[in-house]
Amino acid sequence: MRFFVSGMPGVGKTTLAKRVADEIRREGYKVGGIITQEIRSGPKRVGFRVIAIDTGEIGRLAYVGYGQPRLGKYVVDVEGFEKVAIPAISRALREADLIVIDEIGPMEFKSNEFLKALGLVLKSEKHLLATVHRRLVDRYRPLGEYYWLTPENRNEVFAEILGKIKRGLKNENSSDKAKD
Ligand SMILES: Nc1ncnc2c1ncn2[C@@H]1O[C@H](COP(=O)(O)OP(=O)(O)OP(=O)(O)O)[C@@H](O)[C@H]1O
Repeated sequence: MRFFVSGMPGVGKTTLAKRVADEIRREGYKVGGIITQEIRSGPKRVGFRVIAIDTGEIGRLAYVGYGQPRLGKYVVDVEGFEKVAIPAISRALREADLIVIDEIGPMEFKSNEFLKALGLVLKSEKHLLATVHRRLVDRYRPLGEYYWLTPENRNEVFAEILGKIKRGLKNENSSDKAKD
């Protein structure tokens, strides 16, 4: 099962990804991958950090400043991002029942290692929940179930995705047991 969730900035993509990860973990399954959060200084957004879902390790993805590669006012810290994100995705590929990737976006695309890791995830049979930047939607929408998140539908979409993942994992477990 693969789910791709997109929507306007601030609509709740990260919140949905985190809530699904928490609920699936609470059911006793292993969840891995990455969550992206903004870094704030008071009311100002001054960058982004990446967090490994399994270990909680934090890396810097972007900051306001001078340097390359850049996207608008942000400099992408490719090394800081890769140090946390690539091992987190590799571990998830080995160990997790569900891989969460928040997000597939233009900043992450500055990392070739991320693109490679994402390619491996998409080649694998692992269940995936990914949030996708709205400009990259066309590329990922055909690869799974796609949702465009709005303030009106976000709780419903959360419940629907969570329900589908739970059922999928339970069915797998029971068919594994039947094989034993
Ligand atoms: N289902 C929800 N109910 C109430 N508030 C929500 C919900 N989802 C998100 N929010 C609030 O909206 C704000 C933005 O959420 P979030 O960071 O998840 O959005 P995002 O789409 O990931 O943003 P970005 O475009 O920066 O990645 C947060 O303050 C969050 O608490």
